[in-house]
Amino acid sequence: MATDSLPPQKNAATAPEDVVAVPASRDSAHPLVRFDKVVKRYGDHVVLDQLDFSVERGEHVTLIGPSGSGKTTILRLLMTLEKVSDGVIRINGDPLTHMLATDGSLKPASEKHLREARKKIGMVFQQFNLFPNMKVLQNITEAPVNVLGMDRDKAEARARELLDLVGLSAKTDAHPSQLSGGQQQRVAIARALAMEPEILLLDEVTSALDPELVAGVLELLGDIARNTDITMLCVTHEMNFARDVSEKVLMFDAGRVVESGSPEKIFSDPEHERTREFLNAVL
Ligand SMILES: Nc1ncnc2c1ncn2[C@@H]1O[C@H](COP(=O)(O)OP(=O)(O)OP(=O)(O)O)[C@@H](O)[C@H]1O
Repeated sequence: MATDSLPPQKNAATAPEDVVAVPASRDSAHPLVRFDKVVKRYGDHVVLDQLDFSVERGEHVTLIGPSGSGKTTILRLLMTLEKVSDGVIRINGDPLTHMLATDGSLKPASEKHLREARKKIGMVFQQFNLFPNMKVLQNITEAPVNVLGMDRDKAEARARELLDLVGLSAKTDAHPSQLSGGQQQRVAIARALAMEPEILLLDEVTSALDPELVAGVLELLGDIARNTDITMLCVTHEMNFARDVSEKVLMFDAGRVVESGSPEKIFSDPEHERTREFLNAVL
């Protein structure tokens, strides 16, 4: 696999010139992601309940927990597809959904602020969400050209590298409907990487795939985790993937983290009764 085209590289000194370096905004004084007493309500239903957690730069974190415990909501808040009801999410110390007012207080973010924030974050969804009317290459170049303002030739060259990386060089001119589910998910991964995000959000990315296609997609994501500095937050029911790829597992229940630790600790010696019940049900 051509991992030399992965963004951003663990060892930037040996990265090819066309690989975009680690963004200048990175600031090691803050965790990359911080949820600070985040509340999310839908009507009276409290989905996230004063949620606190943080993710360090370069960490690969798996979110586990029963259905309805709020895992996807966390990713959607990070993607700014939803707004917090209370509390603050910070990226590199900067409020994601709020802006600092001149008097030091926080006010809701403008659309421009949200657009800038979104550029740092890529997401891969369960259902691929490719643009059906666009060929594979255009699916990947669309956002870099139109959101980042990247030169089209450069975006296409980069898209071809990424298609090589995900093993789909032969499908550049295909439409999504001509691809298998696994191939579509590889294109979606390439599309997310094309934005050179600092954070990659993965929401049950293998759940919609036929069983025989799951291993290939997980192997690709494992390569990306091992060979890049991208921070990953991953919601998955694939516990082997969580074990292989993540350094930290967060166990959620009722909108809170009930337990966190290394995969070895959580899977072999969970402390919390809810974690034990959940793992007994899924393992
Ligand atoms: N747009 C919405 N309107 C109302 N309730 C919602 C909405 N989106 C999510 N919810 C509720 O929020 C709760 C958390 O949903 P979420 O999808 O985050 O859970 P999850 O842990 O990802 O579950 P699963 O593992 O089944 O995907 C659920 O009870 C869900 O019904």
